[in-house]
Amino acid sequence: MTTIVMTSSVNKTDGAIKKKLWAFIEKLSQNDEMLGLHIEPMKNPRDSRVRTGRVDDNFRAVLFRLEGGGAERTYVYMGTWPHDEAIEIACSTVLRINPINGVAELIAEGAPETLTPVDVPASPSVEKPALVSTATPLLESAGITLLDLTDVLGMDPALASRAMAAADENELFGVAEIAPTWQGIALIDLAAGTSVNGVLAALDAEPVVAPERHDDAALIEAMKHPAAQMTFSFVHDNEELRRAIEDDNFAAWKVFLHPEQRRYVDRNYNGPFRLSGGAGTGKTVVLLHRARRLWLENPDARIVLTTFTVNLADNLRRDLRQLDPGVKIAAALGEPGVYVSGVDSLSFGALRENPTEVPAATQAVLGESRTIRGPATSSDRWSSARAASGVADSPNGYLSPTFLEAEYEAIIVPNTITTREEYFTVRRPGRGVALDRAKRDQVWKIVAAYRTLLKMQQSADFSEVAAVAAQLYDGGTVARPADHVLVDEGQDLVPAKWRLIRALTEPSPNDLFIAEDSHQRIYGQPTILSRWAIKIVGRSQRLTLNYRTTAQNLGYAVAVLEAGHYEDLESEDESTAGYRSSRRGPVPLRLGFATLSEELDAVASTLQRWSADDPGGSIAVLVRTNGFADTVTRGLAERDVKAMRVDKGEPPVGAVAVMNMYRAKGTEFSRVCIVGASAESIPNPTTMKSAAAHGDEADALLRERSLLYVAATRARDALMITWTGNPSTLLSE
Ligand SMILES: Nc1ncnc2c1ncn2[C@@H]1O[C@H](COP(=O)(O)OP(=O)(O)OP(=O)(O)O)[C@@H](O)[C@H]1O
Repeated sequence: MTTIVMTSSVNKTDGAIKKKLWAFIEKLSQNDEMLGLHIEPMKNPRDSRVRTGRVDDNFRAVLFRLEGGGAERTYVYMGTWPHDEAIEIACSTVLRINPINGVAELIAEGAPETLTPVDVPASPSVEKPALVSTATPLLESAGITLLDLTDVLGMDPALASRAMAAADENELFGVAEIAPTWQGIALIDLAAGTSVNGVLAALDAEPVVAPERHDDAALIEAMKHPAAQMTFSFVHDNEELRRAIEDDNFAAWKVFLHPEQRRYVDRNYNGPFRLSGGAGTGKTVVLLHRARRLWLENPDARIVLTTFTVNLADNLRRDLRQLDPGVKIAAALGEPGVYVSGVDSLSFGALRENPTEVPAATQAVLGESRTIRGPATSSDRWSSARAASGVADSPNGYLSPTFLEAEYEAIIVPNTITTREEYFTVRRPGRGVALDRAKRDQVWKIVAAYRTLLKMQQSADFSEVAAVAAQLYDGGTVARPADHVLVDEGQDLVPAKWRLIRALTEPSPNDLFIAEDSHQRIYGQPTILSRWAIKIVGRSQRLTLNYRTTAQNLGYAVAVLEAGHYEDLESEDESTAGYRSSRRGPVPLRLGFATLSEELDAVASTLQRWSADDPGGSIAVLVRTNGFADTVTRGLAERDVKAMRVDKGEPPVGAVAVMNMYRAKGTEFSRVCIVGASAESIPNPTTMKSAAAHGDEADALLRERSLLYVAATRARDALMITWTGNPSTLLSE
């Protein structure tokens, strides 16, 4: 048997070649001396370890053969190319240990000017940086020297010289794009203002082998360095190998993690851990890998992977299967394996599984025994409760349905307030409007009527169900169903759901791992985890390198947040400092029109062009409200655009998905058009009016900013924003 190492330089091959390639690699993994493989050395190669192998008459695989590191031989598979190209690549590429930092790397050797990309394809649109410039180049003006790049970080000297000559961020990005992976990432970090020491720390730059070693065993070790794992991945079994070769969805996120991402996948924590990070920084990717890692370490472990909605949970399940079909997806909560579920399904599941315990739990949480057959979803339930309570009708202020619902979710349910007296004395941190005893008395009358109403309907709202489920486990009669709980989109969970999350598992190492981005909180009120017995105490970190959104789109999206003041789940200021992107693209298009008809004409023609330019790409139109989504879907259909309104379920393949910005949470598309971003629509006037009536205006405005931020960060490549009349004041210039 031989060990195969995949590299991020592996190129895509078409269907027919893929089959032959798999046959080739499979044979190679069994015995590299098998007939027909034709593993051959090159004449005058830069690296004597290089070999080519025969995939078919026309195509050759480029490989590096390593002895040592155990009894087995190791092959590093670089990619497959037409014969002559493969020979050229094989002869010019070196697999080496970086002499400064001990990271294994693939370098295409040549004169400095001809340094070519090995594992990051150069973009044809990137202009070469000017080698001579009159202004002080970017890195120099940040106090960084050539020696910092070469002798401290270990960058290739030719690349470092070009980086030092880059006049601005744009030129430096151009250099980063042609650099081997870790060097490119280091340049992006430096461009974003990270210090040289900061870059070393981010790359986990401690050598794992002495950099001066050249032997094969050392190379094998150096490929396991965290920074090298952005380029090299050891394949563990045949099934993994087959997926890597044959799977069209084989994507970098499944294999080549950033050292910071890998750290959060692999490290053990003594209690709850919080991973924050901007949109597209790979929080979900870390969760998926971490769930897999925990399962591989202990297949009997009961792992819960949960998120805000059923749609998002479906995506997590799909992606976990793609990451590793071998991971056992548990069929029920409490079974070994990874149980993937939306939080609300977890709550209802807990009640369904333990029917005899529910009366006592509802008694403890709601002050009355209640049968719960389903969720209370009627949108006028708080108005009905007020009407039934006899409290004077007032649609605004602290008696408005919006205020009452928020008060109930934020204070009454999670604190298990069951009597008027308890409500008179409970602390209400973070609630905008102060309530004296008389006002609390009125609110409580409506709450009592609300509880009676839902009891009659044999239903409960989602907060109530979460609190009852938490009580089942906390009450001591039902065993906690999980060993590890991983949470995505944590910023949007209301307090009762945090109580449930906490209750699912006993406090223990690796009990809770929470991914969140407070800049993307588009529902509910801000909350603080420690209030719900989730003690992070120093166990929180941030991801800042964006893998989804181009630098241009990211800059635009982040500017929308700038005028807002955000706090994270530990009540600390949340900033966008250090946010940067590994990708570049066109500047977002912003277009205003005199009429909606003109706006839709322009949007339709852009969508048609996008579809023609990139038939395989996904496109979304994102709008502020459901009503407007219907209008736009009709308008686009009238203009011959195949557009589909998406609410529940998967976005369509081959049609433009039209969705409201809330539904866009957690999704991504090749191209996105935000339509109807006018001053009249964003911030949404109805939302703002109702918020203003009960002192929630500032937070409502933050959520409106966050909605735009979520929408603008869904685009991988192109982003367009249109409006009729005046643009939204929240949009950046
Ligand atoms: N190491 C990586 N290499 C390549 N692509 C990556 C890597 N990490 C993440 N990605 C890609 O970046 C995109 C964003 O990742 P992910 O959805 O995990 O980010 P997120 O932080 O959860 O985003 P959001 O908060 O917007 O939901 C995805 O397309 C993912 O495949």
